[in-house]
Amino acid sequence: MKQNLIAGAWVDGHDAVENRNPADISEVIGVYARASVEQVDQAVQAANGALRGWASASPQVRSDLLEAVAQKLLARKTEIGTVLAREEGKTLAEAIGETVRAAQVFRFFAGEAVRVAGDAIASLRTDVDVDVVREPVGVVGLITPWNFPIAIPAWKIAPALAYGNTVVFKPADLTPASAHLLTEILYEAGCPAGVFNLVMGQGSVVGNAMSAHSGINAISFTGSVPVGQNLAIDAARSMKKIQLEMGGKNPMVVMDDADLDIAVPVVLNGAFFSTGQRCTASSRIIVDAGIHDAFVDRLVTQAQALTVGNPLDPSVQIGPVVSKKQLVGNLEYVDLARAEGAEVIGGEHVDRDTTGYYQIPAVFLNATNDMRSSREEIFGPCASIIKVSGFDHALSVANDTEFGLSSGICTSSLKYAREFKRQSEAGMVMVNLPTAGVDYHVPFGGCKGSSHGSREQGRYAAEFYTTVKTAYSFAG
Ligand SMILES: NC(=O)C1=CN([C@@H]2O[C@H](COP(=O)(O)OP(=O)(O)OC[C@H]3O[C@@H](n4cnc5c(N)ncnc54)[C@H](OP(=O)(O)O)[C@@H]3O)[C@@H](O)[C@H]2O)C=CC1
Ligand SMILES: O=C(O)CCC(=O)C(=O)O
Repeated sequence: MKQNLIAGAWVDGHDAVENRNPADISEVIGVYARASVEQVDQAVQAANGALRGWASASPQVRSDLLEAVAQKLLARKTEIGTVLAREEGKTLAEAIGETVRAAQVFRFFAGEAVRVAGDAIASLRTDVDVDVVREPVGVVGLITPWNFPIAIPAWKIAPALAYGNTVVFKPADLTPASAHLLTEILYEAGCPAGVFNLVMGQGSVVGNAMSAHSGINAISFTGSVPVGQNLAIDAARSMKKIQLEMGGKNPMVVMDDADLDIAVPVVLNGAFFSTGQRCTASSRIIVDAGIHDAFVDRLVTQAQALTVGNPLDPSVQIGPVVSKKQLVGNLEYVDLARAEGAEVIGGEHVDRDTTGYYQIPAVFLNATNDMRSSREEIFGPCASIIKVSGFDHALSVANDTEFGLSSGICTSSLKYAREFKRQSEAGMVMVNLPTAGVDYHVPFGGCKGSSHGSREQGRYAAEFYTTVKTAYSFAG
């Protein structure tokens, strides 16, 4: 059984879970310990005990650790990517790419660790100096989802450690293997005892205990809106710093003047790659009337040609849905879209050589933006096609959502592109590019109901993982 890491020691849990391959549900990838509430408390105490030493360690020590993790991830990218593909279901190419991305994140923050800067600001009083410095927030709790089981942990763990915080990390119960491999690498790279603690298990037990714990100073979470909202309420009660990355119902506008050779692949990628299980997925395709029929013809043909199957097969483009629960939810949305009046192409559950949670990509034609299937996040390979007339109509439909994570436009007009970048109510805006698949060194996050708190990734991550101290000294 794979164990948790608490205070530098590998320990069993109070329970364990079988990690199964969604492409072949008879295959058990491994058995993973689930931590108890008491073990969460032990992890928090260990993180508190290690905080002073890590916060005051040389930035070079922190940088070296993160660089060593990056190197080990790169050296093992195929092995780790294969495990990731087996536990989550994304294709091997995507899974290896995600592992490389995790390594790049660690390398980026290895650099940032030695670049922590402050300000020396002139005081209003002569003979007084004012220094503004950034310090660690303290013990940070990291709660992550199953859809990017190594990249999302990486982009929370790396900045947390770079800026001198200590960590209690809870990965998704569905995908503990990638998180465990990352923990093994941190351990082998010499991360000091207590600086990084892994507590695997269910959100209702482990996540909840972290949320309620007074020894945790900040929580960074990626996942669903209801869980994020509850974490924010708990954080307000216990005065924790909080960062939430949640859902999306991301629009991709296709204007009359779009190049279909660009627009169709952009939509296929954004809507269906990673089986649509990305918070940045394009789930509302808003198409200008003049190009609508030509676009739909090509999109449907190419969506139907996507190869759905075992993610370890190099010819496969779309792997299975992550779990039975997620598949059942997706199929309910397919039925709902049909009942709401959309013409549904694809969307059915299919069998392959193995028994897995395979679903054919679904296109909901003649959808309207007021349908529930166009308003609620599905988190599967499903895209609604909404016909509009002109740019202003497209923009208003794109913004008519409670979410605001990412958005996109396909157009050959500089005017439309510029106006969309300015007026789109989203944290990330793409022109002639998929709404999903972002760079690792620039800010990531949204507005409206998608995100809460400061941005993740790139140098902007310092906002969450540090706190500011203003120091005055009389030099007279
Ligand atoms: N924005 C994004 O990137 C993601 C969005 N989602 C959305 O959420 C939907 C449901 O997915 P799901 O995985 O269930 O998302 P959740 O929000 O339930 O899970 C995200 C993480 O939060 C944990 N968690 C669950 N309950 C609590 C709690 N009470 N306190 C603290 N932590 C908790 C989960 O643990 P556990 O391991 O037990 O689930 C997991 O580690 C998806 O269909 C999708 O719409 C999902 C994943 C990523
Ligand atoms: O689109 C991406 O590159 C990242 C998506 C993501 O972080 C998510 O789905 O949770």
